[in-house]
Amino acid sequence: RPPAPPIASYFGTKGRYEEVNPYLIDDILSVNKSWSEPPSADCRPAHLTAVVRHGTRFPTAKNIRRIGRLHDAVLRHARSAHAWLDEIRAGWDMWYTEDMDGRLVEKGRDDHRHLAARLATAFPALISRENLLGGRVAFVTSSKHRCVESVEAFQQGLHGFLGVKEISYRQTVNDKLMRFFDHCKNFIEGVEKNKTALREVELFKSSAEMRNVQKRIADRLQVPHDYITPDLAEAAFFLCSYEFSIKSLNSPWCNLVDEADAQVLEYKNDLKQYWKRAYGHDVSRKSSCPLFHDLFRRLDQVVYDIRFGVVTDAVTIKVGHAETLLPLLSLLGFFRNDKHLTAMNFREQRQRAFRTSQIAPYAANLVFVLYECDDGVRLRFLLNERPLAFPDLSDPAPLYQTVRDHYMRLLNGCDFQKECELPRGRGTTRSEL
Ligand SMILES: O=P(O)(O)O[C@H]1[C@H](OP(=O)(O)O)[C@@H](OP(=O)(O)O)[C@H](O)[C@@H](O)[C@H]1OP(=O)(O)O
Repeated sequence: RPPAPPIASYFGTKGRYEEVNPYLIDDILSVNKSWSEPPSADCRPAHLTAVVRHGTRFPTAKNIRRIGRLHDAVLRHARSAHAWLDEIRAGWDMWYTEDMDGRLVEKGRDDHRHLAARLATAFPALISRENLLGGRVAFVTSSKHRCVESVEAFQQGLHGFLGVKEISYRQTVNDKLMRFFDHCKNFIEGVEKNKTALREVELFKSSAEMRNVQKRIADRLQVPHDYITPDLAEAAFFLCSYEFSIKSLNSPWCNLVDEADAQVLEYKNDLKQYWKRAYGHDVSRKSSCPLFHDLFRRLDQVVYDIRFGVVTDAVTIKVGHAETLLPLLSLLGFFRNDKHLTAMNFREQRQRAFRTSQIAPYAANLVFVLYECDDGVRLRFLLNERPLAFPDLSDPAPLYQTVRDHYMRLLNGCDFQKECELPRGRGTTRSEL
């Protein structure tokens, strides 16, 4: 196995899941059992809901075009005599075509097959043959092919691991739930189509840090500095990430970006995610209200069922996008910084909590597990298979009622119509931290 590029831990939402849990590099099916143990000996798992990002995918058409432009520029103008540049010139073909546009790749199918097997190992009482055959495992997905195909792969993983043949699942495509951002008019108008909403990203593109990255890449290639625009610098970084995540290659393109450059480019991506999908604008988080309410409705129902001794819904797997997970995580208050991420505070934000390389790689997953315990029903949360305490709640598996109390304002509000239907009167507001 070739070594990972030294910058692999900075790829943000284009990162490999194994970078977040490096023990998987040696054994992709390994599970840390202590992370999935019940809160105490008297607790029994009753329900699991997972919200999962699709697996590794091809670049989007926009980024394939940029990669093509970078490749052309290098072939035409690069003068330096590095061996890796000869490798690019002589041995690298532009193999990405626009029709690949964000589609799931084979590694992405494996991401979900393996995740399914690991979750079944971690929660054997819930993700079991019996529950599968009894129709107590359900799936919900975004309509995008990369998500639908991830669900298929997840099911294959379950079938292989549990020794089950074809099953007809309760399975629905639900974009109102998994692509809520497409249905939130205030988000579309106020953030997606609003050029000023991502102003910090634009400002950072012309910052001294980004100019230095461009200059260093140009110097490595020996091309005039103005040939390497911010988009082309980012294309080099993404190309290294895609060659690695799709083909497991430490590609010659990775020589264009060193660790210091990667930290700047990682920050640029975090700025995008922060201002588009997280704390930058209130509406980005609030657009996930339908998913938030759906999650708690289901958990409420299970708690009710536990009281009457019949839990019919053991497992729900919901598959969506980074754009699905990040707003929900932010609505729940995870990874909130004291200060906004801005174009000016790259240095100050070096230790930031909001780091998408750790939070939202391909196949990132939020897992909520309900336990029936002697003192009541408890809820545990895991991000990317690691337990994570709810913000401001120190107990790693608090009573479900405590979690409900904590989110009471959202449970009583978080009204999609109010947050998302035009006109809002105030336009999009930066969130107040
Ligand atoms: O930078 P690209 O074109 O890859 O952006 C994608 C999104 O990828 P991300 O920014 O999260 O790395 C993609 O999210 P995904 O979870 O489905 O991979 C999103 O669906 C897609 O619309 C692209 O967004 P953009 O509007 O073109 O920036």
